[in-house]
Amino acid sequence: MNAAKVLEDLKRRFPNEPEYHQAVEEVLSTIEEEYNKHPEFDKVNLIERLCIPDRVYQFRVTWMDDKGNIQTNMGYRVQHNNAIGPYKGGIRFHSSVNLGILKFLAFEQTFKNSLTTLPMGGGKGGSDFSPRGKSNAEVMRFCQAFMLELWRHIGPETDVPAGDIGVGGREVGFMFGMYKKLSHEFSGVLTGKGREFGGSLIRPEATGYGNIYFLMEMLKTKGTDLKGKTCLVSGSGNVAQYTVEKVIELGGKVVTMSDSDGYIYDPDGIDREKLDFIMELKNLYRGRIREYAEKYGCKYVAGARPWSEKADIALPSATQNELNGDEAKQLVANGVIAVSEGANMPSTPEAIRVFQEAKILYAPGKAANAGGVSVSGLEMTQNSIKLSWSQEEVDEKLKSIMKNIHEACVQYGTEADGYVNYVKGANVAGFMKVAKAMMAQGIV
Ligand SMILES: NC(=O)C1=CN([C@@H]2O[C@H](COP(=O)(O)OP(=O)(O)OC[C@H]3O[C@@H](n4cnc5c(N)ncnc54)[C@H](OP(=O)(O)O)[C@@H]3O)[C@@H](O)[C@H]2O)C=CC1
Ligand SMILES: O=C(O)CCC(=O)C(=O)O
Repeated sequence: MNAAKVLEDLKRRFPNEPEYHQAVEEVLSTIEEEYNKHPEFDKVNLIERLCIPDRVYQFRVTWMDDKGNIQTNMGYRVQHNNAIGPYKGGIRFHSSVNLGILKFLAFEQTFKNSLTTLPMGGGKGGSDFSPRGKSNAEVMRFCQAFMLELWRHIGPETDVPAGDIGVGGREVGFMFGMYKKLSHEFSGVLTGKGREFGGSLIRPEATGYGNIYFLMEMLKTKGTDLKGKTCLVSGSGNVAQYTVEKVIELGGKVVTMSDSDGYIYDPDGIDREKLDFIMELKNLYRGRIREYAEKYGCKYVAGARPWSEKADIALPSATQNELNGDEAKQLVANGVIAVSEGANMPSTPEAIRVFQEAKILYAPGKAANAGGVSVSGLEMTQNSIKLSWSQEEVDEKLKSIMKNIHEACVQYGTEADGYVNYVKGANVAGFMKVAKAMMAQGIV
């Protein structure tokens, strides 16, 4: 395989999908050497089959708003690869959603799910519908209309969606209700469900907690931990909230959180009580992060991201490409020792280069945020055996999965000078399992 040539060909065939090209380039450039040790892969053009999604569904979603106006959005589901299990991955509702973004997310998901060691393939879906500013009734009608199209393409053994940006427990509940009605069956077709109808304990917490468990493993390699460390967190949604909760529990101090309008900087740290305020603000009232600054009298910076603040650790937990090369340089100059990604692909390629050249600990999202989909996998297991595990049981399994992912990254990513290239480690480990499964299954 010539990675540059494969990428050039994909760019020509699928233009105007920059995030998809970016994600593919990162993976190909790090697996090229390992791939070329296996001439049998190239004989069956494995790489092309791995980069191009198995199929993509694209549909119109029409719904009525509270004023009686008819609204139309686009809906998508990218079924990327099911070599190791049913397609699995979240649904994103955000005005920026387009096919290229969902293709990057589904591609990343395939390697991430492979790393979890659970039997899950990769997929992702969503819509350019934005729940921001919509009433509960509007969100419900939209979710129902979305599922009216999607339901025929998914199933507990086929494709199991979950949440992502703009899709939390409320939206999963509405989509589950509609799927149940249409299919006339009660099954574990979605994860991230409410606990009363098959949801797993710890699923809401899992991505944030898992990121911190991964970070702790990285810090351990340097003989340190979170105690007394100052952290920058971006975002204030599901992943950010539980990241902050775990940092507080393990003795660290979080000084920033953000949303798409700006960030707050609280030098005293966001404590339990302040985090409860944010959870209520964001999950119940669906307010803006600036209201935190108004309540606690701290700094709020509109239209900016938190990376210029001084800290030991950065935990990007909002969205893709939210941390660029200049911001990475600033973080390094300010003494950051570790960056662990809660979001998917939040660091640009330039930022990653800066972190790796500075030889700081840097964990890509597909390894560090794999806790969310891991507990989704555990939710699928509990649904299949019709039992539910305790909080402690799920949390222990999550810890052990994150530890194993860390070990896989170290195994495949340690360089000659001892520096662990977690990007390479995650990509090679994730790739090898999917590749072997594809080889065993023939050309399909
Ligand atoms: N939920 C999960 O289990 C998992 C999520 N992830 C990834 O984590 C990230 C966050 O997801 P999650 O917390 O679930 O989503 P939420 O919708 O709960 O929260 C998203 C947060 O990011 C902010 N945000 C979204 N888009 C932008 C943007 N374009 N610019 C600046 N800020 C933005 C939102 O602000 P605002 O409210 O203003 O839009 C909000 O604070 C995403 O990259 C997602 O793919 C990864 C693994 C699992
Ligand atoms: O829980 C899931 O199935 C998917 C979570 C997700 O979307 C992700 O890992 O990016």
